[in-house]
Order: sequence, then C-alpha cells, then structure tokens
Amino acid sequence: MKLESSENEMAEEQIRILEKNEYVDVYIDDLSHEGLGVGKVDGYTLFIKDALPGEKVKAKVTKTKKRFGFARLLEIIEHSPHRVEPPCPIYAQCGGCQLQHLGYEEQLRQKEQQVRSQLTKIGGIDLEQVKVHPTLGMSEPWRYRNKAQVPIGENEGGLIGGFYRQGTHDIIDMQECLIQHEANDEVIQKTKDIAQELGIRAYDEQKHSGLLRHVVVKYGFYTQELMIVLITKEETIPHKEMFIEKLRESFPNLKSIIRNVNKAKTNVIFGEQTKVLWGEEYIYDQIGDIRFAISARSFYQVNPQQTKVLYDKALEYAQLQGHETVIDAYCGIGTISLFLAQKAKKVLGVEVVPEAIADAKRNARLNHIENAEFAVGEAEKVIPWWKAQGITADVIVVDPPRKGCDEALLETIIQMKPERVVYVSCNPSTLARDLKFLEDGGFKTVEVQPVDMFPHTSHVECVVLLQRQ
Ligand SMILES: C[S@@+](CC[C@H](N)C(=O)[O-])C[C@H]1O[C@@H](n2cnc3c(N)ncnc32)[C@H](O)[C@@H]1O
Repeated sequence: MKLESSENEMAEEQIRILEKNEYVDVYIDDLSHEGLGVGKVDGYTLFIKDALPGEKVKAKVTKTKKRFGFARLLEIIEHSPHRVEPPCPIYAQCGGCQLQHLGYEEQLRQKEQQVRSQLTKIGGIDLEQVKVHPTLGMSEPWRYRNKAQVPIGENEGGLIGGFYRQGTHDIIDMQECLIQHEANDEVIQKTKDIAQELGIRAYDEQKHSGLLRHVVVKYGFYTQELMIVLITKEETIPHKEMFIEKLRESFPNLKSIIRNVNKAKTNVIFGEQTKVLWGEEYIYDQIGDIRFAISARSFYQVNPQQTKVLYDKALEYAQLQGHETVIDAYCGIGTISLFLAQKAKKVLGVEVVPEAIADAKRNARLNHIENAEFAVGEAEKVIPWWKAQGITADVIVVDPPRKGCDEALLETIIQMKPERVVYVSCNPSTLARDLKFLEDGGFKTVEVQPVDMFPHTSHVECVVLLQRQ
C-alpha cells in the first residue's frame, strides 16, 4: 500500500482521525512499500513499523495527518506465523534493512503481492489477462552486496565506522553487515584499525574538521578483486605510504586504492577530485559472459547474482533472433545493452550521465562488442530525435529511475511501434502508471516477473514484457 493512494481511497469514508498519543489495538492487513505494517482503526489508516500482516498489535499513535497516521508498536497480541527473529544484532537501530523480521519466503510473496496491487490499483490492469510470476529470490539471501559505503567518526575509544542511527547523523560503530560480502566487512574493519594506528582523525561534520569522511569498498564477486576508496576532507593523508603498505599487506587481492577529496560541508559522499593512490583505476567483474570495468565513481548493480537473473529475464522477454535493432533507454554503463548486443543486430543505448556513457563505450571495447552504440542525453529528447532521423526499433528496453519514464518518451515508443517493449522497473507504482499509458497506446502487458534484488529490504524490481497489439 502507498501513502498517497490510501489518502485517495479514504476520501469518501467516514473516519475518525485518531489523537496523537492515543493507545489502539490494530489488526494489520497489509505491508507498505517501505515495509511498514498497515491497519485501520475506525476507518483511519495507521502505518506501524515492525508490525506484520496477519498480526494484532497494541500501538501508540505518534503522528497524525488528515487521512493517515503513524504509530509505535508496543506489543504483539497475535503473532504472524511468518515472524522470525532478525539475525542482525543492529537491525533495530540501523534502518538499512526493513524486513529481516519477516521470513524470506514470505518477503518474496509480499513483494509479488505489492506488484499485483499496484498493477491493478494504479495501472487498472486485469490480472486475469497477465501472468504475474512469483518473485525470483536468492537461495542464500545474505552477504549479497558488492559495495559498502561507511561513514567514519570518533568516540572515546577512537575511530568508529558503521551507519547513521535512523533519522540522525550519529554514527553507530559496526563490525559486520549481514547483507555485505564478508570481504567488505573485513576491509572496513582493517582500514579503521590502520587509520587509528597512524593517528588519522575522522571528519567531524559539526566542526567541519578532521580528515577521513567515508570508506568505500568495491568487490568483484566473480574476480574477487578489491578497490578501496578513502574519502577525505583534504588532499594530504598523514603517513600515506605506510597506510597504503599496510592495506596491501592485509589484502592480497587488493587491486586499487583511490583517494577522493570532498571539502564541502555536505551529506553527499563523493567530492570532485579523484586520484589513484596505488594500483589500477579500475577493478573488473563479470556478469554472465560480459566483463565490466568498475571505477570509483561508476554505477554498478550491487547484487551481481540477482543482476544476472534480472538481465537474463530481460533478454528472454526481448526474444531476439539476431536481426533486430534494439533501443536500451536509461542504459547506465551499458550493462543491459551489452547483454542484448550478444543476440541482436544492433543496440542503441542512451543515458543522461556522460561518465556512464564513457564506461559503457569502454565496456563494449573490453568485450569486443561492435554492434552497440551509446549516446549521452535525456532519453525523452534523444529517442524522439532518433525517430525524426528515421531510426526505428524492433524492441525497446527501458530501465528508468524510480520516477519512471517521461511521457514524451512513452509517446515516442508508441509512435515508433516496436514489436515488444521490455520494462525493467525498481518502483511498482510508476511502473503501473507507465504500463497504463503504453496499454492506452496499443501495447498489451503480457508477463510480469518480480525479482528480489535487495533481500531483507522493502525494494522490489520487476521485468515486464509488453507486446504490440
Ligand atoms: C535504474 S538505472 C539503470 C541503469 C542500467 N540499465 C543498469 O541496469 O545498470 C537508471 C539510469 O537512468 C539514468 N537516467 C535518469 N534520468 C534519465 C533520462 N532522463 N534520460 C536518460 N537516462 C536517465 C540514470 O543516470 C541511471 O543510470
């Protein structure tokens, strides 16, 4: 359930707006897309963190709006059979995961349910006519992340690094994160220890003083190569050579140490200046048969195992025979484009970030792929321009950010009349909105495959096949 949609639904109902601090018993019948339990009291919708569908809970109202409010879980009166003990000791404070208290099989079922509900409520799609498959999950849904970004701070004991306590900028020290690859945890711990030993101070956000702001680690699951990025407030790192030497000794698979300088008073992690301190500018990783060069700043999917599942599904839905021209809109560093290029005559990728397109071109060369071309620009401007030049496509793949596709792009897709559209989405509500637009323009939603890219969080990714009628 989405907050805005619940607002509309309740417009005509007779409801009693609850009072702040009121104690209520609530039956939870849904899960919001942020992973909050949802229930109603006297027609008024409450969102309750940690409550699960099927549970009856006692809660205290903490915040009220006209049509919905929030409450704090006090006691579970009736437990869901799917409730489990979260294995992570810092789950309650962290906020990085939202669903560790729900059994994994049920997480997958809830994610499918969320997709179904958005498709009908927002997209007006008749689920009798569309195959919505069960969510494709992981057999081992832990330790899946290949990238860690950890803020560094200090307490009485010295350097700490971990995560911000929910809703604050207080750093909580962390030894391990159960969704990170073990290598990332080890690197973070060791880097903190070495920095402490060398007397390097952590950055203090309040005073805008100190040096080490963040440590970022990237790990290639396939190649086992490691990159460490030290984000500092100044260019100079005391005992830099010793720091590098100790990191190299600790991690034989370390390929790259990068320093990024961020002098600004900002929450943004990276600054503008990036320099190789030791080793290579890139590490490499592989998904399927395609090799990728990953730099400190380049975007790369964080769950490589499920990325393969997602891209294989996109490729299957594209149904390429080898003679097709394919457009890959919002192509990032060309990951999907290069997958598709293996089976198509030609792929044209478009992406708004110039550095990502430079990476896409480099990755094409790295894999000796010559039938993929990339352009920088907004998909909603570049693709209409291509159309005006007489370019058409047999298949169009879109993988937009959470806000979904621009209407100008959807309109162009309709006019271009490709045989198929493959829509990869990280937000079921904007996906549903855009499917409705494409259906009104002559396409039919045929299959929907939810994929769990981020186990234990509330996010769900989908691949959708649309066929031109
Ligand atoms: C969800 S990511 C997909 C990236 C890629 N397909 C992948 O799987 O790695 C969305 C991408 O769209 C890009 N983007 C955002 N707005 C855009 C626009 N208007 N036109 C083209 N690309 C855009 C972002 O920079 C980002 O790389």
